[in-house]
Amino acid sequence: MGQLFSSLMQYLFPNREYKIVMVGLDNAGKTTTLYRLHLGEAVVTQPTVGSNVECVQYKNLKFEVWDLGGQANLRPSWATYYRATDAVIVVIDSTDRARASIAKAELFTLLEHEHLQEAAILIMANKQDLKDAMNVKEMTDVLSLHSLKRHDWHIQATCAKTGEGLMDGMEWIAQRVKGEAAQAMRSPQASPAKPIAA
Ligand SMILES: Nc1nc2c(ncn2[C@@H]2O[C@H](COP(=O)(O)OP(=O)(O)OP(=O)(O)O)[C@@H](O)[C@H]2O)c(=O)[nH]1
Ligand SMILES: [Mg+2]
Repeated sequence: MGQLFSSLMQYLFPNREYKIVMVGLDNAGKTTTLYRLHLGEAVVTQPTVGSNVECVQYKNLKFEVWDLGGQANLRPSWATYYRATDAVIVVIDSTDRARASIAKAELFTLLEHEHLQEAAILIMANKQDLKDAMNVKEMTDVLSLHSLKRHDWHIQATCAKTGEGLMDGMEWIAQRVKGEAAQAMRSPQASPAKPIAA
């Protein structure tokens, strides 16, 4: 049934590209995640100044993925990328206990943004390969994720270096955007009643 539906969506909207914006503090692993998704391999990264954007194909869905620089002076510019965003990926270094409260504050700030009210929020608890990494339960508590009521959110353990967990994260986003498209098809605005002929 899922496959049938996604084939139908692909038939009806063959060129629909979904927009993902990836944010998080500097050194969290966003660029590593982007190129692991785009190229399927780990790349050597430099701190991002500005942004990177790449196309990512997941199953039969196309995503335009924006990776935004996470240094403190760049964070105020994240909001300029938010318009028409279908999903946000918040990448967090799970070993960075010292800055968990800053990561949380940035997350709660973006959740308030008017252009992200319908966006699905995927939190990537990255660097799970490191032995002092907080697990998903600890990260959920530290970030107070259970207090998020207005957004559809999910937390995924990942290791961008090896790619572990990334496909599970993309699967969650794919399910969300497909659900949104189905909703749009059912809503009256998506299929206005035909005017009655005079
Ligand atoms: N051990 C480990 N290291 C990782 C992982 N993901 C990224 N890194 C490393 O973390 C460092 C920062 O990664 P980037 O992808 O450049 O981080 P970023 O979030 O893009 O940082 P900014 O561009 O400054 O915002 C690099 O040395 C990566 O190799 C991971 O899952 N495990
Ligand atoms: Mg980067």
